[in-house]
Amino acid sequence: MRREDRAEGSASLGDRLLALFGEVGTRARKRRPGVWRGLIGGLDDGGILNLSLVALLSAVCGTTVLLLLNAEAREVEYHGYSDLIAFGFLALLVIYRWSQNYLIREATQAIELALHERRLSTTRNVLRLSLEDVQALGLRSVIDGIGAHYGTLSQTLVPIVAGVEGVVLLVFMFGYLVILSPMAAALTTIVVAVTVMGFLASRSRLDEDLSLAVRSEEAFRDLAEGLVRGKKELRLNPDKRSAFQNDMIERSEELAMCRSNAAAHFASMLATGNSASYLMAGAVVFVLPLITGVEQTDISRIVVAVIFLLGPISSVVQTFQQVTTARFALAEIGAFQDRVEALADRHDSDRSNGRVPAFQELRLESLSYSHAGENGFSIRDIDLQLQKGEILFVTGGNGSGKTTLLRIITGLYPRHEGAMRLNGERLAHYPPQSYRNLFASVFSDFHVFQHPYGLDDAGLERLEQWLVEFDIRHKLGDDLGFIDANALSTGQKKRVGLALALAEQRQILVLDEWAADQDPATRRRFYHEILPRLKAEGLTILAVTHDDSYFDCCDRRLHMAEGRITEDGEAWRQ
Ligand SMILES: Nc1ncnc2c1ncn2[C@@H]1O[C@H](COP(=O)(O)OP(=O)(O)OP(=O)(O)O)[C@@H](O)[C@H]1O
Repeated sequence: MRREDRAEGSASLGDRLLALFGEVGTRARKRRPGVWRGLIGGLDDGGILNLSLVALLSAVCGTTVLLLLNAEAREVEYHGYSDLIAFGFLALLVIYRWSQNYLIREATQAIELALHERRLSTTRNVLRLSLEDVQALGLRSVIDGIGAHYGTLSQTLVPIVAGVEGVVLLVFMFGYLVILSPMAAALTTIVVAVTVMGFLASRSRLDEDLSLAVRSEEAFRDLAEGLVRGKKELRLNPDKRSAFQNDMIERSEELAMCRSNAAAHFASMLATGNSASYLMAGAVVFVLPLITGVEQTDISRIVVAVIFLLGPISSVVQTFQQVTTARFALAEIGAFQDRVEALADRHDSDRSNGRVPAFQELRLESLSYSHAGENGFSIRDIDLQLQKGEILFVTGGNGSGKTTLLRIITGLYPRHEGAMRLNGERLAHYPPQSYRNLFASVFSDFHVFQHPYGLDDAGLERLEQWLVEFDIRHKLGDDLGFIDANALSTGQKKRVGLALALAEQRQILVLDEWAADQDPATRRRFYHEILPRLKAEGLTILAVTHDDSYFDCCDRRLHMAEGRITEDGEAWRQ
């Protein structure tokens, strides 16, 4: 069997196993089978049947080990030591250990593979989303939706599979107890039934506690992030530091309270489970002789059988806790998956990845866009043209809408009204990837990835040349395959950002206040040498700038105020 086929088989087995303890999202529910169809489907493709057989083997061996113990005790009492039973005991123990190990390993591997597929599909969908959608989702929900919740779920897998195996073992051992003494089995059933009913009744409270703990943890993580990002401000200002510390203390107390409530619930379930186990043994020793005429030697064997039930019962009790945690994490994963899938569906028709049109002209006609929110900022009635090979500056005060305009022009935000035409052809509401392929950018909140993704060897050579040109090559390691941007100053990072953008060799370069953090000499060189050189090479440049002493370095300048291009704002270079 090919590796991919095996992986696919394991992933679908994992999906079916996951379906046994929780659905993953409403969209997933439409496609994936429910618990019973999941089981039957699993039997069809042999995966669950295989695991069930091994679980049965494990339970049979575990129960027979108990049977042999009682048999050897009886032999010693009446006929003397039996080598055969001792050998059988050891052999079964070895098979029991192997089958338990196999079951847990195979089941957790299959589930991990299924989770990997799910995480991959969600990550692909997040990569398809527009900038607007990712901003609406928020950083925290993306990190949790493809990271933290999966980690929580993974931690529960081994105890859950062990618990399921414990249930099968319990059934077999219980069968043995019925044969030994139906009355002892009845007493045990009553104790177990009451305990399980108690567990089920307290599960909704436990779900609530867990949910509160997760929300409180999220709030605390936000503060922890502020602790690092705002370190300078906190270090300089003791009042700010102490108010922040108080807030952290309050949140931490809240978190501790939520967690200890959940832990108290778990502890009470665990203690009840353990006490119930002893109660079962007590019922056999103290109550059984009162209601039946059972012999002393039988009592001993029954007690041994009941004591053997304690191990699997304890692992089943712990499984209750793990299943609650797993169901919660699965629900969060499913909700995020649904949200992202619904958003990604809107971009489904875009299959234009590789194509790049030859840029001649871009026109914006009566274009408007509003940010989300009740008093969301709007840019309106934007009419502009951008011609191949020109340098266009966009100027204006803080918050006048320059960056928003650049994001619409580059296709990162969809326009809300008006039209955009590329080389005379009207663009879709969400411009396709082929259109976005025209642009390379350095926005003011740009990100330098650790690896120069998307650059081939020729691209890396161009990157090297531009880094030398911007006098920043010496700050990076010999291997440009790894870039540590944390070791760079703000201005240096921007030089690396521009070198990366230019190495992409796109037709339009978009810069958002690139020169703002550069020293005067570099700024002069940028406006007087670099920009004219790029223009001469055929690049079109669209740049937001506040550098009024270099306003003459463009072909055309647009001035923005309160989301509009002002009437006297369009200045042509003489
Ligand atoms: N993601 C967003 N959600 C809601 N409002 C936003 C968002 N991004 C920007 N805004 C709002 O839009 C307005 C214009 O922002 P924009 O970043 O376009 O201004 P700008 O002209 O580039 O300003 P600056 O010169 O300060 O960079 C601001 O009032 C800002 O609060």
